[in-house]
Amino acid sequence: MKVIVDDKIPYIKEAIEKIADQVIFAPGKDFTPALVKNADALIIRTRTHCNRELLEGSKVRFIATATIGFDHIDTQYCQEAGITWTNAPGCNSASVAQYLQSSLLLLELLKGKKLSEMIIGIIGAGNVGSKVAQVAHELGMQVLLNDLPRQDKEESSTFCPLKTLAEKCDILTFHVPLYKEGKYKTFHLADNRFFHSLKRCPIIINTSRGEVIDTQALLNALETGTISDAVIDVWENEPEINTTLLNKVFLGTPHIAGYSADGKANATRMSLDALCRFFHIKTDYQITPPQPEKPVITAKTATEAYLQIYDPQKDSEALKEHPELFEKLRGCYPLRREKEAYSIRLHPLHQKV
Ligand SMILES: NC(=O)c1ccc[n+]([C@@H]2O[C@H](COP(=O)([O-])OP(=O)(O)OC[C@H]3O[C@@H](n4cnc5c(N)ncnc54)[C@H](O)[C@@H]3O)[C@@H](O)[C@H]2O)c1
Ligand SMILES: O=C(O)[C@H](O)[C@H](O)COP(=O)(O)O
Repeated sequence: MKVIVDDKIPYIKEAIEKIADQVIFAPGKDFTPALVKNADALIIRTRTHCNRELLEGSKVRFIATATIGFDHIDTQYCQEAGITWTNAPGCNSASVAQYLQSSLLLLELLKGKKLSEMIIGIIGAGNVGSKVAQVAHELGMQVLLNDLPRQDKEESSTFCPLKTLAEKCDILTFHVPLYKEGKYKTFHLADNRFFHSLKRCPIIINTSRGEVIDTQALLNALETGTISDAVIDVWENEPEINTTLLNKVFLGTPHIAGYSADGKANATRMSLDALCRFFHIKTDYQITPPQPEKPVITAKTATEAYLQIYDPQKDSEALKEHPELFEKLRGCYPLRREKEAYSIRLHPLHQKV
């Protein structure tokens, strides 16, 4: 079996070389029809667009994307061509929740927001949205959820219309997939009309896909004071992002909310498991992220401890200083672990949390 693998997928080399007869590693954006022509399977990230142009006439029968998002796969073409694809649901949801938690704590610490008096609206209550709701509850916030597909399926009263969130919330955070069309279309879900429907001058957070928010509408809303601030991890037209927007947001990061080493290891493991299932291969492999350099965190408060574990300001400062290095900042991302990898001691009592 011949497999082409995105060379930015970590912790995969040893395992995939055990599983496949031939493995070629290449940058995700450099997958060409010639490169994939004789491959049986691809293991990709968001930077490889899997469509007719890339795949027609190839031997490819299986694609695993080591991500939850799959808007870079033309699923209709794959179905027509008999190509099976998988994504990695939930792989990085705890990582995005960590990004949200640290960003919310920074809003409290640096912008004087009283989180426990705020209402947060979560648009998209899937793997990430559900974990963000848990984080927000733990911070004492009131949570409103919007999830049209789940509302249709579950007929539950848990969900509110987007209009209600727009009217009632102090923070709105997007966790939907990018759907370019259809009943649940999310492309430019936040457009001028959406921003005009806001009532409480909220803070906007987007870690879903850049195209879920109309950049010009977001800029207008920031400039006219319709919203009070923004935390933006995903951008239209990455990596050529709108730098005027970047300079106006509280935190602007290079699509790294899901980049904890834990999340990446999960994605790698899930992609390999799916590949082995598809080709009926039985092999043992262990995919584990490296230990943190300093696994014991000593801090005065839990907030301080969590920000020692992950502070998104560093990612934001690096991007604001060098927006042209968007892809490089992602490609050379430092080791980031989730809180389970640490032992947290709060002094002076040295209590464990
Ligand atoms: N920035 C990052 O690093 C990063 C990391 C992980 C995920 N993401 C993005 O965030 C998205 C969500 O991730 P997830 O793991 O929670 O995915 P998920 O599939 O588990 O959840 C998505 C939820 O959105 C809901 N939804 C779909 N269309 C909707 C609509 N029109 N209105 C309201 N809700 C809608 C779905 O019903 C589902 O519950 C991914 O698709 C991906 O694009 C980004
Ligand atoms: O969809 C996802 O899982 C995330 O957006 C993920 O972090 C994307 O990572 P990439 O493939 O762009 O490295």
